[in-house]
This record gives sequence, structure tokens and C-alpha cells, in this order.
Amino acid sequence: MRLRNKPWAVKLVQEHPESVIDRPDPTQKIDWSKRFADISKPLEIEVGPGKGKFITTMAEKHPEKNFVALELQMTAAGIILRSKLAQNLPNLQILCADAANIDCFFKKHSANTIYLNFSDPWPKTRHEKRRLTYKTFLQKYQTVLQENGQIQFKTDNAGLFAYSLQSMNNYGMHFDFVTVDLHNEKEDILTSNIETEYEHKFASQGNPIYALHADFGVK
Ligand SMILES: C[S@@+](CC[C@H](N)C(=O)[O-])C[C@H]1O[C@@H](n2cnc3c(N)ncnc32)[C@H](O)[C@@H]1O
Repeated sequence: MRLRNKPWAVKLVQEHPESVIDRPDPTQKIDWSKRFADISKPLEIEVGPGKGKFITTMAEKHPEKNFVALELQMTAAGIILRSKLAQNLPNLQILCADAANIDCFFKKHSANTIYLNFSDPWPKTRHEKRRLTYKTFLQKYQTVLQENGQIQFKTDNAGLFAYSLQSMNNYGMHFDFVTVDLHNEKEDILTSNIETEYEHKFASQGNPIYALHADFGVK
């Protein structure tokens, strides 16, 4: 998804370096202890949050955790920042960067969950390496996640879901939860689900939502 460029979003990002790290140097680790009031809280990362409904809702509901929104597009980063400021979410930081460098920005084994929500499907075989569940991405997530840390993935795209199951299985990951119809799951699963913008759109069109939780097992 490519958002139309919004000059106000770029300006807002530039005015708030305390909340957004804009295209950092991948050779330098980020000192997150300078950005979160309490670094001992569990850290959760969403890769590709888009306009950020999921991550801002999570940050609001879970003040006992720290969140990082890792988003490629500056306009999306600005939209998330606007919500962060409006909702007053000190436990949310925005990292405007490519997830291909995720292992450069976080200490080893420092996060306990990585969320991949409605990632771009890149259906052409020649673009396989860009899919956020390609093996090189899985390897980087493994570096960043704690032992028993989880990847939580949701999509409306059957092809990307099948591909991701296969890619994670080939990598030796364990599946803790898999569904091909998240919105018709049991009540407790439904009540804990936080919808994303894409999820709301596709589910309201009657499309099934696929989801999985997977971990790398104890190394
Ligand atoms: C299809 S949108 C989904 C947005 C949101 N997660 C949702 O469910 O509504 C995918 C988002 O992932 C971001 N993205 C794609 N590749 C990325 C990468 N390598 N690193 C960081 N963000 C990425 C895009 O900029 C876009 O905002």
C-alpha cells in the first residue's frame, strides 16, 4: 500500500524527534532506554503498521508494555504520530525504516512479540524475497525476539498465508495458533483481537481473515 504524500505528515515527523526515529543509520543500534520511561516493560513491535490503528489501540490498552511501530513510509509514520499525540501514548515509539534492517535497530533477544498485519503480498515469484515472511526476514525476527517470543501474523490473502505457513514450517518454527477464519473463532479469541484498518475493510466485505501465532522454540 502506497499512501499519497502528505506534507503535514512529513512536517509533524520532523517536529517530533523524541517520538519518531526517521531513517536511522543501520550501523548504529538505537538506545531504546532513552526513549521509553521504563525499559523493563515487555517490548512489542509491529512491522508495517500503515496508519497505525492496531498499534495505537494496543499501546492504549497496554500501558504495561512498550511498543515500536516500524514503518517504511514517512506519511504513515506521520499519521501514527498524530494518533500517538492525540491519545497521549508515551509507551509508543515510531521507527521510520525498512524492516529488512530490523536486527540492526534492536538488541538481540529484546522483543517478545512481532506483529505482521496484512503485509504486502508480493504475489510474483520474482518478488518472493520482499515478503515479510521470507526466510531472511524470519532469521532477523529470530535474532530480535526473546526465546519463546512470538510472531503474530494476520492477512486476508490466502496465497500469502499459505506461503507464510510453508516458509515458517521450513524454518522450523512451531505454530501455537492457526485459523483460516479468525472472525468466526471462539468468543475469547474474538474479544482479544484488535482490528487493523485493512482487517476492518476486508472483513466487512465478507472476506475470511487468516491468522497464526508462531515461535522459534527454545534454541
Ligand atoms: C498493506 S499495508 C497494511 C497496513 C496495516 N498493517 C493494516 O493492516 O491496516 C502494509 C504496510 O507495510 C509497510 N511496509 C511494507 N514493507 C515494509 C518494510 N520492509 N518495512 C517496514 N514497513 C513496510 C507499508 O509501507 C504499508 O504501510
